[in-house]
Amino acid sequence: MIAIYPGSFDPITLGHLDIIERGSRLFKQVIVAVLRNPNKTPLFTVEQRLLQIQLCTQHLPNVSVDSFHGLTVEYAQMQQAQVLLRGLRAVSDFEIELQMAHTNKTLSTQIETVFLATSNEYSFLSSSVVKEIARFGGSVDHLVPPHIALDIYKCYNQKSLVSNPTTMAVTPPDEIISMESPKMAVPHQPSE
Ligand SMILES: Nc1ncnc2c1ncn2[C@@H]1O[C@H](COP(=O)(O)OP(=O)(O)OP(=O)(O)O)[C@@H](O)[C@H]1O
Ligand SMILES: CC(C)(COP(=O)(O)O)[C@@H](O)C(=O)NCCC(=O)NCCS
Ligand SMILES: [Mg+2]
Repeated sequence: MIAIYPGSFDPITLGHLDIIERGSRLFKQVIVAVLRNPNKTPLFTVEQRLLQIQLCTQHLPNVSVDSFHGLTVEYAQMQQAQVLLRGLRAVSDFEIELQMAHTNKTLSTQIETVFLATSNEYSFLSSSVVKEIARFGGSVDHLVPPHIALDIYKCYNQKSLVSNPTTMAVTPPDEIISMESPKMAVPHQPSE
């Protein structure tokens, strides 16, 4: 079976990666699909996010990365996928996800939504939380893969906090588009 894992992934976190890895063991193919959403102002462009996700998932041969616009079920049909893969962290997710699953069912009875429960250690983790921590100068090294952390720090004009400074960022610094004023970034104070 082919599964689509749709979302914003702005940016991808270890929580997303956990769902992708577990999904890749359940399905023949998993397509991580980034929505092109003109109504949102993301931190990273769709192209940057595609590259970021590609680098994080290159160890998974049955995972591919793509972008789409319009209805998710139409994209799924185009890819001949039968499943929409989604993650559940909390009751708050459940309400929205159930509504989405029901809506999608009215659009296509052929496509099933499959939920994977978050792994315990990632139950608090979201892209928004990562951005909030980084915006105020905190470390996100434990929340995202190293090259994503570098991209995020560059966006917020912070010095790299990654323990291995030779790690390459996905996107060259001058191509990173920061949606925040660099003046707003608080320099990170490394703890003793
Ligand atoms: N830590 C996590 N554990 C399990 N599933 C997750 C986790 N983070 C996100 N997901 C799931 O991944 C899918 C895509 O989510 P999305 O791109 O909105 O990420 P997010 O972390 O919720 O970002 P945002 O804070 O911008 O909403 C959703 O099904 C969401 O529930
Ligand atoms: C992209 C997403 C899966 C939500 O992603 P998100 O969890 O990153 O907010 C959802 O907004 C979506 O499917 N959008 C495409 C439009 C669509 O198909 N709407 C009907 C289902 S609610
Ligand atoms: Mg979300």
